[in-house]
Amino acid sequence: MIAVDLHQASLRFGELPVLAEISLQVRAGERVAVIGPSGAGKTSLLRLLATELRADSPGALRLWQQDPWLLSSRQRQRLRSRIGMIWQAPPLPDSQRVITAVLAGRLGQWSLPKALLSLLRPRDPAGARAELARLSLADKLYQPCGALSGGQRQRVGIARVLYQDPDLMLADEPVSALDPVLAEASILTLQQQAAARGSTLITNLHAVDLALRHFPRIIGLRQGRILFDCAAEAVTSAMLAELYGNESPGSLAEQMPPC
Ligand SMILES: Nc1ncnc2c1ncn2[C@@H]1O[C@H](COP(=O)(O)OP(=O)(O)OP(=O)(O)O)[C@@H](O)[C@H]1O
Repeated sequence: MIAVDLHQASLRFGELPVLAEISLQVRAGERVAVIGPSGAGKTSLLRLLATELRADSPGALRLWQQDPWLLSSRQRQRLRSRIGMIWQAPPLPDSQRVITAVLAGRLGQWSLPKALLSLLRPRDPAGARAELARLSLADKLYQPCGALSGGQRQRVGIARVLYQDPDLMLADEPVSALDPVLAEASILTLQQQAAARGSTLITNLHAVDLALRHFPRIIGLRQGRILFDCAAEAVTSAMLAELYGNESPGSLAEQMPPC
């Protein structure tokens, strides 16, 4: 089944074109890394898939064969509860305890009374601890988020989405604040958990080596256009040089061999 289907999606911020006629399909359970230079549009692409931003052209996005923008707001909310977003800098209030931050991953799936009760008295400490343990953070369960380092906050953000257990995980630079060893271990955990749960995973990464080692499919994005979309083994150093180089995307696309 196709989980994500983007058809000629373009996006502008005011006059600024950010994404230009992006088309891609991602099967349910597939794991994909998006790489590309700063400002290429990687975050904007994820925000589009998360239905946080809306493409310029109607009908450009289908999630699980549904156009989110043709659903009622209630139905769209239900659809969004199937999506988990891992931010580069997770929005965790300093005074919130780590356990509450992780359990918040399921707020969208719980009834209002259940969610409010959980804020007062966390209802599943064992579940939160188990996800934190995968990221070597079990000992931080009752700490306030304000006492965490940037890298620990990133891992709490990952644990929160693992606790949510969504069908689609979208991760924007999820390990940018981690040292190389922790970054490798955390990406491995994320990738393995997505595979074990059958979740679709789309991750933006600046660390190309991590992307190539851990993701079967790589999308190269430059100036809002897909330059290549192929298996990790098919990515060559010449393709990477072009992706991060100074040539215009038009001339690159003409030279790029089909993947
Ligand atoms: N909310 C916004 N309003 C206006 N312009 C924006 C907004 N968000 C992003 N942009 C612009 O859109 C372009 C793409 O930004 P985006 O954050 O998607 O790129 P990126 O590939 O994720 O970059 P990075 O790797 O540096 O995070 C940039 O030129 C950026 O300045």
